Amino acid sequence: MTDKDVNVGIIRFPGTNCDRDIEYAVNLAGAKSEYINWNQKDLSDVDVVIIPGGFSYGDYLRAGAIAGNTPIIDAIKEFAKGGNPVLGICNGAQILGEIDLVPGVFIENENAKFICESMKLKVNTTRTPFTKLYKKDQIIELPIAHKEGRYYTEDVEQLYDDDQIVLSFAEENPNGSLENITGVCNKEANVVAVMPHPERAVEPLLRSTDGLKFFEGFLD
Ligand SMILES: NC(=O)CC[C@H](N)C(=O)O
Repeated sequence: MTDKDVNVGIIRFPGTNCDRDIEYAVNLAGAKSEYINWNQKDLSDVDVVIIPGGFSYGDYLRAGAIAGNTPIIDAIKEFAKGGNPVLGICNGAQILGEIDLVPGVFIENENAKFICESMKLKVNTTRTPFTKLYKKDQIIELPIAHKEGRYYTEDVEQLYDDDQIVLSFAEENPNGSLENITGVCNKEANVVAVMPHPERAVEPLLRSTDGLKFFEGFLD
């Protein structure tokens, strides 16, 4: 599948470190991409926004807290409000929780340690632009790498009622996330926040290609 007309805006903050991996995955899937820095305010050239993982502002205060107060954030909120696809991965997911574009937050892992492992995950919903090419309840394998990845929300029932759970741990729950949840979306399903890293599983050399469909889905 190729669609060189789709342009993905990859957001960068000081401390972002998965930006080039996202660029590689997006280009492999067949889309164009450009980097957009934290101090820019214009997303008019892009069709999709991806907020990569990393340690924006050194994870000081809380992971994602400082990034959530930068000039690009208002533009991302407007972009999301327009129904456009937004994906936050790991630190990007933490930022989307901070700015309330998805319900809930990602807090420190139960064991207070940085966990870096390959995990079996269930794709709970396929109604998002990033998961539409998977089968509902499909088991996939993606790496996780975080210290603040424990998902928590006050109203988990609502997530079930509105089909807002995107990914959950299928076997072991490594960080104490509520109900094994490790990916959620907004009600409209255009904004998706996932802790695992699909961009690190896009070709056989990386052990798994299970993540590639995240970047092909929005081209469909
Ligand atoms: N891989 C990442 O994006 C790192 C996530 C994050 N800053 C944490 O340790 O919780």
